[in-house]
Amino acid sequence: MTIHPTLELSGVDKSFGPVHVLTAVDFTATAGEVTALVGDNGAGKSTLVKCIGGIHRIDAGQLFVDGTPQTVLDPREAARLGIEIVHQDLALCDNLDIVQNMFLGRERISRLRTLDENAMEKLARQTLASLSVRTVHSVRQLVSSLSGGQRQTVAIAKSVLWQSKVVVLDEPTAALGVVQTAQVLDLVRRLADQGVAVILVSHNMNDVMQVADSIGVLFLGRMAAQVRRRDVTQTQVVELITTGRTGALGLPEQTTGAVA
Ligand SMILES: Nc1ncnc2c1ncn2[C@@H]1O[C@H](COP(=O)(O)OP(=O)(O)OP(=O)(O)O)[C@@H](O)[C@H]1O
Repeated sequence: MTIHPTLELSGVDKSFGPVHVLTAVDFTATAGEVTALVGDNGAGKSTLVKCIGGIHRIDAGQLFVDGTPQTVLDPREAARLGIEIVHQDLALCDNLDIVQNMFLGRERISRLRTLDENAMEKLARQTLASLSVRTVHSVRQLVSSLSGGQRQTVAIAKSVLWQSKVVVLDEPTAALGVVQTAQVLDLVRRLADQGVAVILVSHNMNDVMQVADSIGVLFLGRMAAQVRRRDVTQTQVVELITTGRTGALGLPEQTTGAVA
């Protein structure tokens, strides 16, 4: 039996008018792993993430989920396929509590046709517990009262609650201090350990080297290489990011796509 990556992009092109932003991009994300997506400012990371999440439509190439080619027309379609993007701004509602945020738009209705608060509260608590989250005291806390790390936790737990297959985390530690960064990285690992294919978009090489299993490096809209983290040093990754040259890794120049 062939085991497919959970998400695979093959030969993806994306232009905005005359501007070629992504060219022939290959990228894979596997269940149970953290796949980092790195690259300098303007390399095309956000554009690639938006293509994965159905915000942009790709011009050419293909996207596969569990080996099946898919056309991701819009974010709703992406969600249906199990793809969840956790954006930097997190899109949480400050005036709602944790349970309300986790179930927003997908509320449970009781047999009496009212909101099934008990069931939602129980599921929210179970989900946080499954991720060993101990930093949140009450699931009835308003999101406005949470720290940056706790907000990130709620956003990640939401993707677990909705059984996402692929979760893209966009700079999850960018606004966090040392302790909260460590907690969120732990959570990222646990998310992968639950069988999710986690894609971590990050500029922080310490985070990437600490938590990633695989690293895809975009350089000027091309995938310079996707490598196993254990096969590379941080210096080599930084060199790939800044030069796009794979020679330093002992790989042929212009290698693209996944390196198993
Ligand atoms: N809607 C758009 N129209 C035209 N050009 C765009 C559009 N969106 C992105 N670009 C261009 O595509 C290139 C890649 O941008 P993108 O935001 O994907 O990079 P990035 O790697 O996420 O950068 P950063 O790390 O700075 O967020 C940039 O040159 C940007 O100006």
